Amino acid sequence: MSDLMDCLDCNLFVNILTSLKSKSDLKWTFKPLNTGQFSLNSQGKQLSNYEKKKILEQNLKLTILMVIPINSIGLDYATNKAMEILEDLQSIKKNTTIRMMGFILIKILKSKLQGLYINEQRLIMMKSNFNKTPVIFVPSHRSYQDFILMAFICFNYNIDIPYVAAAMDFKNMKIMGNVLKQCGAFFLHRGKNAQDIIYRSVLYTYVKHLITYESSPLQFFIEGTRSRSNKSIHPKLGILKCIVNVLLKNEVQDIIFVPISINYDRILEDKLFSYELLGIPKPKETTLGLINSIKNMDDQYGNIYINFASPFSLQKYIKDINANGRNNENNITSALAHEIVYRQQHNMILSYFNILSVALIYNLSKNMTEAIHLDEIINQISWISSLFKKCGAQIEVQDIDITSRIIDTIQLHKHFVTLKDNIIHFQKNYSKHNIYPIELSENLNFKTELFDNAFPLILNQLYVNPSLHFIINIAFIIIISKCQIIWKNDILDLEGKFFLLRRLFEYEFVFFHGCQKEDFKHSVSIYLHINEKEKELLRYLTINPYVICYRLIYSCLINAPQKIISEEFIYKSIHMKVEELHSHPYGLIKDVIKSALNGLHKMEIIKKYKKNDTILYEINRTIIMELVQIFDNIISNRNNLLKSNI
Ligand SMILES: CCCCCCCCCCCCCCCC(=O)SCCNC(=O)CCNC(=O)[C@H](O)C(C)(C)COP(=O)(O)OP(=O)(O)OC[C@H]1O[C@@H](n2cnc3c(N)ncnc32)[C@H](O)[C@@H]1OP(=O)(O)O
Ligand SMILES: O=C(CO)COP(=O)(O)O
Repeated sequence: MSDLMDCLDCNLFVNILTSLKSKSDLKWTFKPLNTGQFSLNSQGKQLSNYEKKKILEQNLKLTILMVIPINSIGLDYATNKAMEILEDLQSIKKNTTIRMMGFILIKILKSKLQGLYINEQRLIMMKSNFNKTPVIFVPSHRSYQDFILMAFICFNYNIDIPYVAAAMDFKNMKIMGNVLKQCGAFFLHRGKNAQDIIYRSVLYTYVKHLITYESSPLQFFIEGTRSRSNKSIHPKLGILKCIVNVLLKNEVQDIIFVPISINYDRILEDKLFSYELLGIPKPKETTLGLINSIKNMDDQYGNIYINFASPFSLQKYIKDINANGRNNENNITSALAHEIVYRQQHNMILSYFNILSVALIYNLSKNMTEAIHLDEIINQISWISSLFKKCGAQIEVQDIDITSRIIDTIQLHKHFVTLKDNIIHFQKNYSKHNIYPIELSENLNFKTELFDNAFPLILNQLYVNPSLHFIINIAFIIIISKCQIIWKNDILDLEGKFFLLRRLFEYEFVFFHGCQKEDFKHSVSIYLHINEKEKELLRYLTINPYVICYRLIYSCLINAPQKIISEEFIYKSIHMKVEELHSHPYGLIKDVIKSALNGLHKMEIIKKYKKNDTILYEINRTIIMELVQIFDNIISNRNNLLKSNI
């Protein structure tokens, strides 16, 4: 699927902080906001805020009239309810608030970041081409910083800061809720509250209004939440459906999508994400909490890489998909969503810290060592980087001294990697008080010692994970190439084995089915050009933790006492097994277990029910037993080395 990936020269990325560091923050904050081409909306009109408000209210009334069946609830009641929802939901941008936030932000970014790299030429070129076609920014979501940085960059390049679909959690924050609303946020319900027909009508009408009557770009996070694992999450389709509908109903001629990939040397929330992955709940969002976290920020967060992918036209996308005969609205939305995520994955610029994390895993798995000489690591980073590039990855700015970059990035992560006398140490043992607030330990479902050992590995895995999207298909070929796999009485050929693994891991790595045949061919061609050492590394990255954890999950399912078991029971039995076998701590993570179960459910190997508030699964033991045998075969096939404890 190389035509979906952009050819990029990482040296064309510009650190926008370099020029900002020599300029006055006040001047930057109060610069004229001349957003030029964005002043007209897609109707070619410039309307006052009052006129726009009236149009929006009028359109909402018309929508309600269409969706509320006569003789059901009263029309007046429905219209009033819709107006209330709109009042709650909509953004009311204010330039003074945007400037005030901009001033605070530039101070923080300049003091905490070394570099904010973007492909400036692409952005400038894109800006000059936006004209009157509505633009949708779709960034990956790995941190709260994502939306802050997007607003910052737009402000810096005189692009109207986007309207952003935000979760209700933010609206309920004192003061900050309003501040965000004035900086472009509009608030969404998720879950049960999002199902109401009146609410959905309001959301559709508002999204349509933003696309047709506002000149600012619209932005939403298709993953619907920050990815705690730093890998892509399966896309959420609600907002995208609204956008696709606007075009299908001919409300506009075209809509331009811009997938955006954001990667961090250090994620602001990395420790919190590791707690959450291990079962400690996310603290409630409050304004005080926000102020405290800004106060408690560490000194440095290194570099951030933001890659704007090539914009593409929705009109053309739908035309192409129709030509392939997949022309129903749901199919279009789902294919589009997966393609956007695919573009985000494959346009992610890897940092040298991602490569270092991979090297650390390699040393822990292969040599079972936590201490490595700096020269040795630099040597490994060099061949690992070449391997990743061969697999299509782009690695940060190239003409730099890699040794000093690695030393700098280690400084950012000294809570789990340190450098002393030229030896890099992976901190496998951590004292408890460094890891999590003591009062949270009561939320743990397993012994704290297990948590303490798991924590640094989970944290390191966060930085390995973005690189996996580049190599996972090739790694699948490596681990299955020499195994015989019999599935449902058929001996599978290489392609069949590859597709089977893709389906089982579909929720773990978010594959784009539209390109599975191309992915297979492309991966085989790369496989033929990599050497044994490289294959060995890719095997380590896949078997441990993923194949081993999935195998453990499957074996817990077949050993369950009944055919129908609750989700909670599954979590508990897997935790106990991880504890007993000292296996990889990824098995402790609910998200991993859920992904494995979702894969089985989609393949109709297990059934899922909801009884009261309990989720139940009905297990097909015979088929899962086959999977356990397949995975045993994969693990033991030239992979004996991998049965380590990590
Ligand atoms: C210099 C300047 C400095 C300034 C500096 C500050 C800048 C300050 C900016 C602040 C900015 C904050 C930004 C925060 C960032 C986040 O908060 S990200 C989180 C919130 N955003 C999102 O979630 C966006 C993407 N999510 C979606 O699209 C979701 O579908 C929705 C609409 C939220 C609903 O989610 P849900 O309730 O979890 O349900 P979901 O499983 O998605 O839907 C169930 C089914 O209903 C369908 N559905 C759901 N809703 C709809 C709908 N409305 N219509 C039709 N179908 C629907 C779905 O498609 C799905 O169908 P299937 O796929 O099963 O066929
Ligand atoms: O996506 C969000 C914030 O940006 C909503 O919060 P969570 O990531 O905690 O779900």
